[in-house]
Amino acid sequence: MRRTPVDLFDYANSLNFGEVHFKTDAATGLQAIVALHNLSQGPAIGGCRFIEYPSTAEATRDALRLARGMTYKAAISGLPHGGGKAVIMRPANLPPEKRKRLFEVFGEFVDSLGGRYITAKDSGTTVEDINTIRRHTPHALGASPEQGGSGNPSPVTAFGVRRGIEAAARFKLGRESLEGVHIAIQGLGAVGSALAYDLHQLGARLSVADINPETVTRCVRELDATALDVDQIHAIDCDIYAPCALGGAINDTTLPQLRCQIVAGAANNQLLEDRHGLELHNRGILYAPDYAINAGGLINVALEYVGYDRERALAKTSEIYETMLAIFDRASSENLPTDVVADRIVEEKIFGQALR
Ligand SMILES: NC(=O)c1ccc[n+]([C@@H]2O[C@H](COP(=O)([O-])OP(=O)(O)OC[C@H]3O[C@@H](n4cnc5c(N)ncnc54)[C@H](O)[C@@H]3O)[C@@H](O)[C@H]2O)c1
Repeated sequence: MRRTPVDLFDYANSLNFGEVHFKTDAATGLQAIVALHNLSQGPAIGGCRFIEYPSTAEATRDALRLARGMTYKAAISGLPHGGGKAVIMRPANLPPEKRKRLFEVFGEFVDSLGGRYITAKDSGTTVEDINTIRRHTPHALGASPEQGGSGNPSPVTAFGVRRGIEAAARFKLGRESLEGVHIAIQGLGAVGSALAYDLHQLGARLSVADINPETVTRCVRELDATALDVDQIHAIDCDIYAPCALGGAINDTTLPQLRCQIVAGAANNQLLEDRHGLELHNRGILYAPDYAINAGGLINVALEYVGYDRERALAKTSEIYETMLAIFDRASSENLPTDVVADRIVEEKIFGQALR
């Protein structure tokens, strides 16, 4: 595992930053960090995270790491945007009436950056918060449809994951359709359940697992899916394993137990460490790089910036199929892990050279 620099500037430099903006407002308790990783492709888009942090340093590190990820996701998707992220350190016991004022001040902060950063929803923020921010800056996306926003991105993310799965099935299994292909879905939340319904329509055979038994029961009943234990789903003998729950699904414990030919799902940060991509490659398991296959939500929100149109959002998201095939083809011809190839495609575009 690469050592993470302790000093924040050293850490930022190790990620090839960029700029970082801080805002503090004692009256509302707002303590916000906006990290802008790279603006060479256009203004940075990235969600606003609103959770409690043990320290400002931890919050800043999170913003830096997440902003870099957004640069890669936007670039691999061919969007005219850079990567950024906002982190607001959530005050303990914030009363609801103060929350609104806090997001108003945050909206003013975003506006002061003059459109270099475009904010959106992330962990801890709600559509209502985005509506509040939008009253203070035009540089906020993902408001409710009544406010002219694109609304819930999860169905579009699920559609993109389906397109990535179709590309992987074609490349690895030589299948032009998913009819009869056995797919194991881990996590039936907003994305995983939409994906399950979509894949069922396409004739796939499903095995599913979730810590919430209700969603599992519904999939078993409505999609004829097979229910599995949450600690067994990754080890089932199947064609495609689709992690759609938490990060780190591919790790030292799960890797030797995998009996799939493809790993392709919605979850962010599926590889616990970079080296796990190489291990998948060495085992002959095709990996669909997470930030490329799950970019539908970002594509959806990015199109809102130029005037939202659902059909255009779906058409652009559908291109994940071609993006994925390009990654697989190059990985195969250069005998490299697919996650390394995805990073190289982005880095060659942004920095003029591969960084790893
Ligand atoms: N929502 C989006 O548009 C979007 C976009 C890009 C990436 N993602 C990523 O996709 C993943 C799923 O997102 P979501 O919006 O569906 O989240 P969600 O919270 O709606 O769903 C997650 C599901 O996983 C289940 N789960 C949690 N731990 C589990 C375990 N150990 N085993 C099996 N199931 C477990 C939860 O019960 C829940 O049903 C996350 O990693 C998220 O970061 C989501």
